[in-house]
Parts: sequence; C-alpha cells; structure tokens
Amino acid sequence: MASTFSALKKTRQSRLASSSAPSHVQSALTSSSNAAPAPGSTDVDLDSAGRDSTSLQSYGLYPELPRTLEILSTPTRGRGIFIRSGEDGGGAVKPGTTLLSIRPHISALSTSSLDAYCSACHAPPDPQKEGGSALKRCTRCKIIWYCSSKCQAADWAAHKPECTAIVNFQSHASSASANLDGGGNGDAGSAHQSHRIGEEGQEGGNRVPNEAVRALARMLWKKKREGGDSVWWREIEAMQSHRENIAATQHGTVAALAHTLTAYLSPTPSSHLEVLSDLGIGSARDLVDLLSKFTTNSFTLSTPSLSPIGVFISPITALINHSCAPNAVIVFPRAHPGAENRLEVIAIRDIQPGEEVLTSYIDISVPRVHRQKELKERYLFDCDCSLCSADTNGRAEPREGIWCSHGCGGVSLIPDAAQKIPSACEKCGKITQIDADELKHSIQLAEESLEKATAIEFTDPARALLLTTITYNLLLPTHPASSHPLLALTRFRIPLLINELFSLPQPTSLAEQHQRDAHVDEVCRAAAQCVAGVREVFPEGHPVRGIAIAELGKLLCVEVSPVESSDGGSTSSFETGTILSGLETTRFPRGADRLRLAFDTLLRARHELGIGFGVGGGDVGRQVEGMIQGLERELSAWRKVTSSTKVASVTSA
Ligand SMILES: C[S@@+](CC[C@H](N)C(=O)[O-])C[C@H]1O[C@@H](n2cnc3c(N)ncnc32)[C@H](O)[C@@H]1O
Repeated sequence: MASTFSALKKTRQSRLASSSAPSHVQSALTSSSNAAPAPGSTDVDLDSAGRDSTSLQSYGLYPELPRTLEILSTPTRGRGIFIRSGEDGGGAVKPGTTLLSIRPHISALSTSSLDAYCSACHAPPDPQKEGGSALKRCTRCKIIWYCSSKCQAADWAAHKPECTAIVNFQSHASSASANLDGGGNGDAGSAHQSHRIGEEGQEGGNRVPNEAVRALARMLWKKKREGGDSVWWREIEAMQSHRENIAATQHGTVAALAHTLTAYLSPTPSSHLEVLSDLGIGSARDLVDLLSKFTTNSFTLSTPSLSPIGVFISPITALINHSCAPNAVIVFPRAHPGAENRLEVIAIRDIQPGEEVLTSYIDISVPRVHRQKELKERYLFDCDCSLCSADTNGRAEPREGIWCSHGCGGVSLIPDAAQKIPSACEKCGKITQIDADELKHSIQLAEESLEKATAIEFTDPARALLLTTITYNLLLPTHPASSHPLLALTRFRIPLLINELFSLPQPTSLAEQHQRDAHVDEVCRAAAQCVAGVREVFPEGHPVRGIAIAELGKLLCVEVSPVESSDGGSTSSFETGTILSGLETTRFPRGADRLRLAFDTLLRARHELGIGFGVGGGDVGRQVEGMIQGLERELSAWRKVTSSTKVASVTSA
C-alpha cells in the first residue's frame, strides 16, 4: 500500500527533523506501482490501425490545439501530434509554417540568466529605453529581475510565494544542501530538455535553487491557485511519466531534485510534510511522479538566437515525439520587453496530412551512439528514426568522418570499436592511412577538453578558449567541419572569440589595426567553418543553420581595413558558395568584395531564418533584414565611388 505523507507524519515526525525526502524518494523509485494511468496516457487502447481513437480533447484538455493538428496514439511512441487528415484537415504543410503558437504553462530562468533577462517576458533590457537599460530587481528577494513594473505586476501572482520561498531558502539553505554547482543550461540547438536538474546555483553570492526547482515550485503554487481540477493542471497530470522505469543512473539526480525542492517549498524540515500535502503531493510516489514528468517533458527556454536561458513546461508541446531527423522545431522567435513570450512549433519541411509532427529532443549534430545513449537514459526509448536506422549507402556519415589521406577531398568513416582501420573513402575508394588508436585518443581528448571548457566558460573564458584551441587545432587537419567533436568545439569557441575581439582596445596605430583585422578574420574563419559543418548535419531551414549563417554574415560586416597589410598576402578570388561550404575558409576579401560576400551570406541567412523561425525569421530575421538594407546602400555608394574614380581617371588620361 502506498504510504501517504499524512500517515508518515504521525509515526515518524520526530525522525524528520533533518530532511528525509531522499529516502522516501528512493523507495518510491524502486517500488512498483499499480496506480491507474492518467487519462490519455500511453496506456490508452489502440484501434486496429494502431491509433487511439479516443481524443484527449474530449476530456476538455488542450483547447488551444489548432484544428489543423490532432492527437493520436501509436503503438511504439505513445501519443503524438499529427497533421489532421481528411476533410477537417488543412492539407499539406509547407516549410516555415507555424503549426502551434502558445505561451508555456510555466517557465524559469537559469541562475546565470536571472539578472540578464526579465523573469516575466524573458526579453533582455531595452537599450533604447530612457533612463538606462538595466533591469529592476525585486526589492525583497533581490533575485528576480524585471524589465518594467508592468512585467513585475504581471508576474506577481507567481512570484509572491516564490519571493518568500527564496528568502526562506537563503536563510536555511546551508543545512539543506551542500551542492552549489551552477544550474546552467545545455545545448542551444534543440529546444528540448537539456537543462541540468537537482542542483543549485549562486546569484551574487546568494544561494538560489536552480531553474528546475524554481519551475517545479511555480507549477505547484499555480496548481494551488487554479485548483487540481483546472484544465491547466489536468494537462500537466496527463503528461507522460516514466516513474516505474527511471534508470538507476538517474536515481541520485531525482533524489537530489526532490531534496532541494522540498527544502525550497517549506521553510523548516518539520513543516515539509504539511507543506507538500497542502500542495497536493500526498506521497513520495506523487513526488517522484511529478519529477519524472518534469524530466521527460520539460524544454530548454531559449532566446530568439537560440541561447539557452532557462526551462519551460508546455503540455501540448510535450505531446510531440522525437526524431533525429525532425520535420519541425520549437523556437521562441521574438522576445520584446513587456510582450508575451510565445513558443512556436514550426515545420521545417513539407508535412503531409496524416503525418506525425516530430521534433528533436537532443543535439542532432552528435553521432548516433551518443544520441541513442542520451535518449535511452533520459527518455527511455531506443530511437528508430530515419537517421538512426538509415543505411548511409556507402556515404560516410558526416558526424563520423575523417578526410581521406590520399588527398582526393573525400571522406572515410572513422573505425568503430571493433574495426582497426577506417572504411574506404567514399570518393576514391582507397583506405585512409591513420592510426586508429591515436585517432580514438585525440577524439576522447577533444571531448574531455570541451567538457572542461564548458564548465569554466563563464568563470574563466580565456582558459576555456585556450583549452579548446589546442584540441581544435589537433583535429582540424584530419576532420571535416561536420565531424564530432570538431563541430561542437567550433560552435563553442565562436562566442569566446567574439568576446575576445570586442574586448580589444581601439587600435591607435596601423600595426594594431592589422592585428585587429587578423583577429576579425580568425573569427570569420571559425564562423565559416561552423556554417560548413552545420549545413552537413542540420536539414535546410533548421534554426541552427539560419543562426550560424547570420552570425557569419554579421561578422563579415565588422569593419576591417579596406586593403590587407602587405605581409597578409594578396586577396584570393572567392565565391560565396565555396566559403559557405567550407572549401575556402582561409582568406576573406576586403573592401567592396567583402561587403558583397556579407550581403550574399545575409541573403542566405534570411532564407533559412524564414523557415526555422517562420515568416520574417523572428527577431534575428528582422535584424538581418535591416543589415541587408544597410549593405545595399553601402554597396551602391561603393559603386558610385568606383564609377566616379573611373570617370576621373579617364578624364585625366
Ligand atoms: C515528451 S514525451 C512525448 C509524448 C509521449 N509520447 C506521450 O504519450 O505523452 C517523451 C516520451 O515519448 C516517448 N517517445 C518520444 N519519441 C519517441 C520515439 N521516437 N520512439 C519511441 N518513443 C518515443 C518516450 O517514451 C519519451 O520518453
């Protein structure tokens, strides 16, 4: 029989003076359950076609689901969202179509983002605003920041209990947990669930529970406000839970999350049970169930340029199943101070009526074995998507290739654990001469350096850059731009290189100017290398591609001397196509040619952004559009100067 917190309270209260959540949680994690499935959970009956004919909407859930979409259940993936077929449907969907636009149920900023973004609208401070660009923080808890009093007022119902909890947590935290790791987010390429759980971060020296804990608490407080019978809460209840099957490797994490959440929700250990019970958590099993739902169904909150800044829950969106070759993406295209921050699910390729909408939960730029491991551990399934089961047809998988050692420009597949030598080159058919053990070692070294650098990215960016520079240069001669972990290293290094560039002092001599120019070119090379890799592993229109190409375009607009220094060699001829595909990433033109290259690059970015972020390309698309118009004016000014120079030289001749 399931133990309830009220029963436990009577018999064990004296022993609960110190926090006892983990032991309850551990037993709930290991015991089996005969709890009834939530309405419409994956245990629903299937019809002969393998689909659920019972619509969850008949329970009154998901009123915001557009008519063009429907929820169906499949035998292998559970419930999913499909493009409605038949007369009621809206027909095939084109790339760039917004399938769903909705406000998340709950969101919370990661600890490192708290003072950089408004906690209500998630926009950064408005630099145009009179009286400075700073956010204003809550004067009581001094942790949560807003862009305006309008946003503060809009968030007050959610922040009121949070404010008290933060203040209490800070005074009791030292006995609650010793874990003070930062609560930062993971990958920016997928909107799905890459945040870390069960950890705490520090904000200005204060102890603050991380975003997962704060989001869970906001969920429970809102449940209390709206009621357990509200559609809002029933949608959360209907989310899939893997409570029965949580991997043993995840038990510690779930227990730590439960521990911190309990300490955060209740001011003293002796009030834990009462507070949880008041919030509708009647047993340890309820708590584990909630945490499992959160782990399986939460998403990374991101900016319009895909920087991860927190976590959010959206039960409709969480009905979408995974594919490593997705046909849709989840993005936040716009973030404006004071405006509603809406997530959009956008089609990135044609989707036919009756076809399932699929997004990726993880970074799809990594090799199959890494993807499978992450999906298995966190989401408990073996991915059989088209990419995971694809026969590469003799073509080297771009994530796992090395350059052919015979100089033909082709790629060979790196040897797997059983093999000792790489497979034949896809182009010339010859075997690449490389020491398999050495290759394996250098890949491992690069993965480790990336992990270490990620941990110190914000505290010691110079060292993070140094760590990755060594391994980046080690892989560069033998690995194509799309290979793992070279692409990850390239993507990681770009913001660090940009920061370094913008922290350089204004040049005061020609020599300093040339040094700065060389630095600009180095960042452009990294951005071009990134574009080349990203284009191989992300499908056309994927937002990661649009952002990478826009980044390169913007960097090419950074002012450099119109002519290269005499020791820089001559400017080679170039074509945008070759630069974008990474074949020519060593030299960039100057003057008008550089502007033309920037212009062409931004045109391509506009096209990709218009798919991945929907019509207009979101905030980044708008910015790119402005730059395109500016470049058009500059290029026409160059043309005028050139033609008047020609006229002048003809006249003087
Ligand atoms: C966010 S939920 C998606 C909705 C879920 N199918 C449901 O019924 O609520 C994630 C869970 O769905 C299942 N799932 C998602 N994509 C899958 C896939 N490609 N193959 C098998 N199971 C999948 C897994 O159980 C996973 O943990």
